[in-house]
Amino acid sequence: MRLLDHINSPKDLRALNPRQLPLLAKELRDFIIDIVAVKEGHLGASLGVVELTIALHYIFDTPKDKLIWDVGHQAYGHKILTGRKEIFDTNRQLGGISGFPKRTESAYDDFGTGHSSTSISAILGMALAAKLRGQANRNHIAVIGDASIASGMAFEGLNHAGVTDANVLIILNDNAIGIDPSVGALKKYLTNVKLGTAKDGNLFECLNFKYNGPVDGHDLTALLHELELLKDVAGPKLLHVITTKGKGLTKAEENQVAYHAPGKFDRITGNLISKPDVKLPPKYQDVFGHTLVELAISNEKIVGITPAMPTGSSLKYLMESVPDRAFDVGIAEQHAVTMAAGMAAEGLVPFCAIYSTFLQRAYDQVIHDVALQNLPVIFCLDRAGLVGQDGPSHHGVFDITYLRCIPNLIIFAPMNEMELRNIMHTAQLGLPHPIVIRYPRGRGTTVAWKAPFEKISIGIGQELKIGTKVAVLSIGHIGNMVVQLIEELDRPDAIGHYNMRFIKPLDTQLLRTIFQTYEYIITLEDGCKAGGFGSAILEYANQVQAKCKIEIFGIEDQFIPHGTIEELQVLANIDLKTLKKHLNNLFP
Ligand SMILES: Cc1ncc(C[n+]2csc(CCOP(=O)(O)OP(=O)(O)O)c2C)c(N)n1
Ligand SMILES: CC(=O)[C@@H](O)[C@H](O)COP(=O)(O)O
Ligand SMILES: [Mg+2]
Repeated sequence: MRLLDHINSPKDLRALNPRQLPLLAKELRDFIIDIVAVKEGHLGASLGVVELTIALHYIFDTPKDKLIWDVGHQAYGHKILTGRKEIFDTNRQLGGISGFPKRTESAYDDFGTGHSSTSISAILGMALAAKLRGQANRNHIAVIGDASIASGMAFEGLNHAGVTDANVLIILNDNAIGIDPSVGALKKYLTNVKLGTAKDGNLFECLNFKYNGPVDGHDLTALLHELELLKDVAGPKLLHVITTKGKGLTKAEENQVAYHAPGKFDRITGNLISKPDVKLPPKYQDVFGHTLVELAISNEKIVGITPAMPTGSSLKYLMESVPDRAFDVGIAEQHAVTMAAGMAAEGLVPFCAIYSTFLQRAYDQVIHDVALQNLPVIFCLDRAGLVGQDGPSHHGVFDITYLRCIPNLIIFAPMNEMELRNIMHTAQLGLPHPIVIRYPRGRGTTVAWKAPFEKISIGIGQELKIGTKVAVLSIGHIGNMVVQLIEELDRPDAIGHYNMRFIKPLDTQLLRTIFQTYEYIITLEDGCKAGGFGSAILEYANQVQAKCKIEIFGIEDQFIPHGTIEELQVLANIDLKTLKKHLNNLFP
């Protein structure tokens, strides 16, 4: 029997002899590899903190002591050691455990994460709360990566913590990589600290933290020693731990970007399991990435910006082809947006590629720095809509609502790859306003997508099919579901279909014609209903006193969990079957 089989909670772990911990680390690593190899998920980050996870739960009295995992994608070992070993194979699946720490899932998950760089503020909040309650004997630990600590929000937390006497321990897990290699001056500084070539004092000590390290994060004896020392030190402390992302699986150590979240792989060799060799349509992110290179070659004013997601957004293609006009700014969405605004003010044509969910962090910058000054930044919002297994922290379902209310913004959602290419082409020719182009995670519809560019008329929708009774108004890629379902309907002749393309400005002329032609209108979007695309249609219908009945299909006022995109569409009632049934019922 494995040691791991005896561990149902950190109490069992603390009963082990320290000499047994390296064997436990090996077993835990093998367990993570075995399950992620078939069930998929975030691999590299969790493999890198196996020893750190064991050491933290061994030394500290969790869950009485508080422990927060920044981002949370590295918390698989933590989940397994805190009572979720038997259900770890349900990780990220519908109805299963979350891929991130979640307060409702376990008493050991002290704070829900998913978006980065929140851990220092949250742990400081807990430590200050403990102080106010007079609870002096509790420890508060945040584990944060080298890419996440470079974010503005983490620095805000450090800046505050340094002038408190709050009992916080920040563990800087430095593996010199985020999803892609870490960037920036802080990365250079941390490298110098590791090499012993940093000059004049220690940055964290200057911020009033007691600094320990760097320590080898795979050396359990060293980790236990450092944590034991720091456990009884009052006030703000930072332990600098050096780890290797993907530790223990050679392929994952060698190719850390691909093994961040590798999909299925062979658990022994680490080889990725390749998909059957069928020609698939491209991913939207790749259409964006390759098209940007094409456009940038002929338009020297084009620049590309990503906050730490060059691979995920495919801005990496511009970084490879035109490196001096491509900027990875690190996990710094606010900075990315305002820097794009500065570039636009200077006459450049900035394409700012951000996941929909992460743009939430730069909301004021979109309003104050871009829209208020009407600067023609081109936002490419990837992962708009439901994203699948990453779940509620990552679904891009709010952007239509939070952007639609901002004056000056144009908002466009392509139904396919060609529309994405063409709107990028149109935007770089010069628009009088900033534009947001939102597209989903996953693939488009057409294998041969590299058609010559065509200009798109701003604010003009598209009639795809005329019907007699019901008009379905869709926005973006989800419109392809309508095309498919019309073919399967009992009365296809009754249904008209309109790809509205623009959420803002709306094609009001087309809408007036639709309101006059149809008695029933259904709107479909992969975002929240409140204030979304359907809401915009309804507002306009009220304005012109349209007589037709309007029904909105979108996401209700709830957080959608994790699961496959198809499963989640069913949960949200925006799937093909539900719509088909609804439309068929209109003509019994
Ligand atoms: C606000 C925000 N922006 C971007 C991301 C996407 N993201 C997830 S993990 C990650 C890299 C984190 O790197 P690091 O903090 O060094 O942790 P490691 O993966 O090395 O453990 C990024 C950019 C995110 N989760 N949150
Ligand atoms: C943890 C995190 O935030 C990222 O790793 C995220 O899971 C990336 O999502 P994609 O797989 O859609 O790029
Ligand atoms: Mg890192």
